[in-house]
Amino acid sequence: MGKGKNKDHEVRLGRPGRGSNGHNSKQNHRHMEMKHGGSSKSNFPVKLAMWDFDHCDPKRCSGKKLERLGLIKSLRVGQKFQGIVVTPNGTGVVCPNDRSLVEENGASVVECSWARLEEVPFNRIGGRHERLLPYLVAANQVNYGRPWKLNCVEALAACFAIVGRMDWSSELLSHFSYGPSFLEINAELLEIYQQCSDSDSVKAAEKAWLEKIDQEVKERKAQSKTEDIWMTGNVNRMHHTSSENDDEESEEEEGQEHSKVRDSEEDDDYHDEKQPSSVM
Ligand SMILES: C[S@@+](CC[C@H](N)C(=O)[O-])C[C@H]1O[C@@H](n2cnc3c(N)ncnc32)[C@H](O)[C@@H]1O
Repeated sequence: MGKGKNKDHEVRLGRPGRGSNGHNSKQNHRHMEMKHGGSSKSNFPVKLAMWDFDHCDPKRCSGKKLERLGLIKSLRVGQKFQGIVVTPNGTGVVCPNDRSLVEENGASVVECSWARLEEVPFNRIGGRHERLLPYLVAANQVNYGRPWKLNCVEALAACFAIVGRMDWSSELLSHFSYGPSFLEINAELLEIYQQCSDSDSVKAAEKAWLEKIDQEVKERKAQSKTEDIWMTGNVNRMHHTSSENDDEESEEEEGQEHSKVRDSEEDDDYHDEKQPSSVM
């Protein structure tokens, strides 16, 4: 996964006194007060935070929606977070052993565009507990079906699920139409990760899962080749059959015989064209 450590952008984004959304800290403070009715109290049982780089369309942005709901707090560039930081800049992966850290200090994410990670000043955000997420598949409309590229709410929910807080995971996702699908499509895998202990064991489980799905893809390809043969017949065998029949045909049928050969040649072309695409 790409890590953004572009110095030019660090200078531009990391101006002292500016928030990650480009406002100065006073503006940020007022902004937060307005959004949360003057109170900094969150509506979620544990601390949730994000550095918001305003890369995304606010209507589609899950981080912004969490903020509007009063569930997550915005952090400034230069501010660090004490709990788990779910970030593309992580080294280890989230694991069940992170549970107490999450329960005591919460979780945070980096609200930015996947296409603009280079612009994020990762060395001025984050914290001591930066983590990647293991293989999971996105359910949101933007990256539906893509592994690893979760949006902010999915990333936080995945973190809670892996550490065994399914209650917090479901609660967070309940505000999003695709939320239940995220848990459904990843249910088996999340259960596997929940059985692990440390980061290495989650990595090992992830590796085993990837090998398993790789194997399944190979088997499906082999099976579809076999099915093609059942559907279209064995092309080599067809040649053979046609010449066997030729032998049996009477001389009077010679004229027709030529047209049959042409037909069978045309059939071959048809099979040659069809086979590679049906193997896909
Ligand atoms: C790149 S942003 C995209 C946010 C999106 N615009 C939205 O509406 O939520 C998603 C964030 O979720 C976290 N995240 C998602 N998938 C991750 C993964 N596989 N490993 C680590 N962090 C991940 C990171 O904090 C990442 O910056």
